[in-house]
Amino acid sequence: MNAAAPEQNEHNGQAELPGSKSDGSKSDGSKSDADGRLKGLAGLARLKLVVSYVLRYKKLAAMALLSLSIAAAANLAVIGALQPVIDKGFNADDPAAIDRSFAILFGIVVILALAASARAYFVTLLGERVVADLRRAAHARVVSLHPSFFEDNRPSEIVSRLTADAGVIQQVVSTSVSIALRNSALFIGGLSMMVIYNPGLMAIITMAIPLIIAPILYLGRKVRALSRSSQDRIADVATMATESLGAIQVVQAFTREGTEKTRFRDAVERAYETAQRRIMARSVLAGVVIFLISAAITFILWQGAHEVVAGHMTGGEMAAFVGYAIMAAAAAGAVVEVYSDLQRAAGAAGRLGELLEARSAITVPDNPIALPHPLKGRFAFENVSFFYPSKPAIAALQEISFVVEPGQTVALVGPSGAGKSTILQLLMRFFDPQSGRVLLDDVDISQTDPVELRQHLAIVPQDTVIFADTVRENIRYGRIDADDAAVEAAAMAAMADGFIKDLPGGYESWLGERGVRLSGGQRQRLAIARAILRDAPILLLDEATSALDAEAERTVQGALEHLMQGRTSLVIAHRLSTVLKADRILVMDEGRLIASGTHAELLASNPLYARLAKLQFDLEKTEPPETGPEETGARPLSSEGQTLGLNAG
Ligand SMILES: Nc1ncnc2c1ncn2[C@@H]1O[C@H](COP(=O)(O)OP(=O)(O)OP(=O)(O)O)[C@@H](O)[C@H]1O
Repeated sequence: MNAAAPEQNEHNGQAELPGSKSDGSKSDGSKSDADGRLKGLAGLARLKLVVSYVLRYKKLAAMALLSLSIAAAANLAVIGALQPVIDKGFNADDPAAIDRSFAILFGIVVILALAASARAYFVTLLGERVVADLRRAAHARVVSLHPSFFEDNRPSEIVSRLTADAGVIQQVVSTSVSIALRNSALFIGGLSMMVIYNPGLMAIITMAIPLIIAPILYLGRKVRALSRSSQDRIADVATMATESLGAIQVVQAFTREGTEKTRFRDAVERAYETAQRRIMARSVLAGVVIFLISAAITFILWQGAHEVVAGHMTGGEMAAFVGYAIMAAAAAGAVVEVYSDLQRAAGAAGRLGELLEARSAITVPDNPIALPHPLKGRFAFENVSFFYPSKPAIAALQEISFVVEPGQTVALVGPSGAGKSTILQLLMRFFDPQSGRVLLDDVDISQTDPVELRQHLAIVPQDTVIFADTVRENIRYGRIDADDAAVEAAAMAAMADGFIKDLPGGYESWLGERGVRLSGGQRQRLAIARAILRDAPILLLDEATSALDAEAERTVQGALEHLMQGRTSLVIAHRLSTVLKADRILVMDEGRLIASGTHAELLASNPLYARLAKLQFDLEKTEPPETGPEETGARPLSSEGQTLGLNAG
């Protein structure tokens, strides 16, 4: 099934998300752009999304804000409390004054510590809560989106939005927002205190501020741009490694280790060179910042010394003034620093927001028609024509009409690309046809709720997906409320019980990543067990093209026959045994249904089918069966290099 393997889809190569590249990149504006490709918008306004989630937790946000304000006020008060300590604290005539001053200072420090600790707790918790909600909401949206969305948008990119982007938001809500608020308060508070202590000196400093800020802002922007491109280069390295390591067998089979090493080395070196430029800019920035700030403080001290000598200020006032100046400068720096974080978070929120806003092309109608209960299991295609959204010029199906009566088994045959998998995709309502109708028990499925529709369908795909879980849970995927006995009964009916019991942990053996590896035939039988457990009236089957050995072939075939009993089945047939047993065979070619009938009828009447079958018979003549006609019948119609469909196509 082509559609089930988006990474092999030619369209996929151009389906890169603009948001996954550097901020400045744009989409290529191709047709599918309009169809549902995510755009990666940025802009601080996108933080609205985060704010709306924060506001869901008003109490937590209020506590965070309160503790933050108290901590900032305590911070300012510490410096204020130092002034009397300096001016009066060192007076030998009044030792009690020393104690009073230090008691006040101590009290403020205790408040500061408590408030800072409460701030860290509430703000971090709020960040975690908001991100957990955002992740859940985005994931809930994504799992119900139409399949072609995942062709336009690579799953890895979606995962990165759910993890990395959500992580950025979490960090920003937990840290940067708190830093921004705290430092804004400290900046405004610090400047206000400086005005109170010495308005004249403050006026001179105000005039000098642009001279300090301008070069820092200019250099800061440069560093940020370089940081971004440095991150992009690192992302390139990661993508390259994932790609080549993920296909390590192909790399080694084609002896391309050398090429991969060179490609990787070049990518790593490009990342290093960008990092080198970033480090240089950052170092220069650090030097400039240290120089400008120290020069400004020295200037204030110099002016302040004159003020003290002239009797306009006490020594303690000058110390407090300088303290507030340092605090305001540091606060301004921190705000500038986190501003870029906020921009980053806005970008991340924009990307996550797009997932939240994505709408499925397969919609539930306002008044969905309920399917009859129990379902008879009759389905029909009525003049169905269909174009994949990514290939709007080529019809994948053209005016297809056929009916499958309840309990019938119908086989679909035809060359590769004829449209067989597409028929199954439309029946599952992964796409809606542009014209014509697909009917289930006389109900147009586009008027039904897709979730209800799919509950009546069981699919055995060509490639069985195994989840990282136990054998038992992998089978239970077919029906989540099935009890253990039902799972084992399904495995037995699928002739999987024997090999499962032979596994080291039996039904509890771990499959998937780092788990037990299963053979192709074993995986198929698990898929069949899943479908048996689902117990749906309609069965969709995509036979595996890979040749199984005679033994596996026989067991899989036996399991399938058990599964098909009493159900309406539509089978993409690759085996002669299937077409021989089918009530009817539909022959497809280039999106059209060109013939329909039994094996014998089609042999006599349809040249394409006769050619497909003749290839198989020729094969049988050159490779006589070892164990009798039953096994011959079970040999795949299309196997590697001798695929009927491929040859005929
Ligand atoms: N997701 C998709 N997006 C765009 N085009 C697709 C998609 N899936 C299939 N097609 C195209 O639709 C046509 C029919 O494909 P389909 O997979 O239905 O053929 P098939 O008969 O099942 O072939 P095979 O036996 O090789 O699986 C082909 O031209 C194919 O390239």
